[in-house]
Amino acid sequence: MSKGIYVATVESNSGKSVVVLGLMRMLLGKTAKVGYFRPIIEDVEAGKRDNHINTVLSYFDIDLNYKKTYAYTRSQVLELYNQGKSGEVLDEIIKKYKSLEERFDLVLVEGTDFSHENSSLELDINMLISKNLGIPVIIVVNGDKKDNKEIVDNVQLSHDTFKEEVDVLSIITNKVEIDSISNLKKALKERINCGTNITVIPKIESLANPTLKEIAQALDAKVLFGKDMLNNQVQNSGVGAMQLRNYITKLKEGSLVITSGDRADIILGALQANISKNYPKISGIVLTGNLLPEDSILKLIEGLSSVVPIISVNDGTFNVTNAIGKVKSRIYAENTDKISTSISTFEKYVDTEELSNKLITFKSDIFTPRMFQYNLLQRALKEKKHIVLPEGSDERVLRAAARLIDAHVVDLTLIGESNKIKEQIEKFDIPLNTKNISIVSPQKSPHFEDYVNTFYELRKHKDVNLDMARDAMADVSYFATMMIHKGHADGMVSGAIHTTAHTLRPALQFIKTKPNVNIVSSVFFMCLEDRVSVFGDCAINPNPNSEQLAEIAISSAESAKNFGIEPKVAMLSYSSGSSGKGEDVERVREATEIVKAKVPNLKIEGPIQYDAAVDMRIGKSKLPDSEVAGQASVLIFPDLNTGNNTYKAVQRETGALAIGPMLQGLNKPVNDLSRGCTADDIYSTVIITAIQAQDQ
Ligand SMILES: CC(C)(COP(=O)(O)OP(=O)(O)OC[C@H]1O[C@@H](n2cnc3c(N)ncnc32)[C@H](O)[C@@H]1OP(=O)(O)O)[C@@H](O)C(=O)NCCC(=O)NCCS
Ligand SMILES: CC(=O)OP(=O)(O)O
Repeated sequence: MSKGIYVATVESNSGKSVVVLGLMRMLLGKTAKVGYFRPIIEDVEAGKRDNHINTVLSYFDIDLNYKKTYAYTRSQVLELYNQGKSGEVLDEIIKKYKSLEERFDLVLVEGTDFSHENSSLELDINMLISKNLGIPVIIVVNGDKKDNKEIVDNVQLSHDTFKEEVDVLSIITNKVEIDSISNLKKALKERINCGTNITVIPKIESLANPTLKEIAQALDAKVLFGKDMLNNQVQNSGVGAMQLRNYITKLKEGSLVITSGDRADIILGALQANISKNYPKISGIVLTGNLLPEDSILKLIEGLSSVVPIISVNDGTFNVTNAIGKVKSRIYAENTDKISTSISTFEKYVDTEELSNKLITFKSDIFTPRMFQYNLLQRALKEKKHIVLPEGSDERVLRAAARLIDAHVVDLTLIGESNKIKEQIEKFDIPLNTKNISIVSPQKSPHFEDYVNTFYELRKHKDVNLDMARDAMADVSYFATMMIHKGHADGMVSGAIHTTAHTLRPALQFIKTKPNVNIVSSVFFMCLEDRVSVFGDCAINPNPNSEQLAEIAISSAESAKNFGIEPKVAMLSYSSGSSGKGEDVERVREATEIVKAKVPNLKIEGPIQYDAAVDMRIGKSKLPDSEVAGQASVLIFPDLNTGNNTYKAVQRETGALAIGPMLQGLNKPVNDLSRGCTADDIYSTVIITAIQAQDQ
């Protein structure tokens, strides 16, 4: 079941609030703990609150602090986007949403209002957010003032656009003229064959009408009478310029009378008509031109037992009439009539049973790199681990260290000379306070002699003598690895300067493999644009035989699972099925059979080519019966030449973040980096290492 649901629209005034209010009622009927979140709100004046949030929180009495219900205002987002910080926007939105997800059984998320220009950016942002929250979307399409063809086109376009990126639970076409509903339903059925449930809600006049309060606010009016009746709905308006005897015949139910402030005849006549059983009830009176009735008239009105709201504005009648025509109807917390009409409308037209069933059975396959990184950080934060970084004076290592310390995610020891490290921090202006980290120089460490002796004891059967052990422990990789062995740190990350062989050899020599593991291998978590793929082995075993390849596949599938990725393993080769022949293909085929025999439940396909593994269309054409082809999440390369260069090609050509190589099979976590790594790669690899250390 999904923990959240996203209500999105593609244009302004779609009547999204009706859907939000109706959905909120529906969800509260299923579970008591429903949260509400708006990733981006409109800009609000200081001291004021977003109207949508206010309405939902107060009407449904949701126990939620206002500040927790949104992440950014519209201008904050635009500013951050202009500074190239769109990733940070997304991270903060995910963080805020996830904290609600933890507190509530379900979270209703309301997208932006599309009340400004640049709607294509807004559409992209809404899709990006819903995708990264991993929740299904309900799209609200505005049917107001559109003919059926236009509505069907809009539904089709909205569906196709969203479906590319996210799971669309339902499309609700709102504000449709009641007379055209049955034809519209027919046209939708004929044109749109998407399997997505499409609902049509008619235009409800009482929801479309603005209240006196909205009109008074839009005109910056002064309320003279009837302050407590400002929720009156304005169903139509007319200018009282003619003689009273003619004007009152024009009044209709809910009319707003617009007249000059000195037309006492119209004002009093309209008030009388309102209480006469022979005339309709009016909604209010607007006095224009900054003219107020004389005191005697005001006194007369004050003494009446029943009035309607009377508001006064500065502008002339013509401008005011135009401005009133443009006022949009909104739903306020105090306007409980509109709220209950919204809810009853939703319940009448939407099949809530079907919708909640869809929500209950919903399962998303989407796992974006941002979600992956968010989950990693949250896991690492659960228990702080101590990580050692042997390349302490490298600029990238120091930048990553600054971020890690700032996030309070790990404790760090940097290996190196204290002066040199401080010099580098100053030179590159890195926001890292050395008081918050440990700095250890191997030969000055009080543990140095103990480490030398321990290494000697561990490796003397390999002809290592004490001098050799002393030389080894002077090396940062050996020293840091010994810290792990001794339990003086929980994990190590290195390789930004040193080669893989240099980084790993100490671990292979004395951290050793776990019981039942024959070879240490590695995976990269490749953060592609819309998914995270696991690539193995791209770092350690140059020419694995079929047994070793099978072990790499099994370990990589376990690593994927441990980090929240459902393993669907592709054993890569230049052949898909029996399309190609050769010794190397046979080795991959054999490895696949070994895995199938050892882990029968694992989804695995091999031999298979990369295109058939990741592209659904090609996968279906090359291996139509495969449950992995087209959707592989774990890609096992046949040898290191292929694996190492493929990960580098993907990383360099797509800009993907490559986290790793993360080693699998060692007794304690030691992880490598590429010498071409960035500070971001180091940051994420340290977090992965901390999680591995927690799992020890
Ligand atoms: C991993 C690698 C460094 C180990 O090779 P090596 O240094 O020649 O290793 P050795 O043969 O000296 O073995 C050292 C120890 O490691 C162990 N070892 C080597 N490879 C291992 C593996 N994949 N898994 C488990 N243990 C391994 C050996 O059994 C040996 O143990 P011992 O000394 O207690 O008997 C080597 O395979 C290598 O260079 N791989 C390619 C790395 C690379 O360049 N990658 C590309 C960039 S990421
Ligand atoms: C992992 C890897 O390929 O490392 P490097 O680029 O340092 O050789």
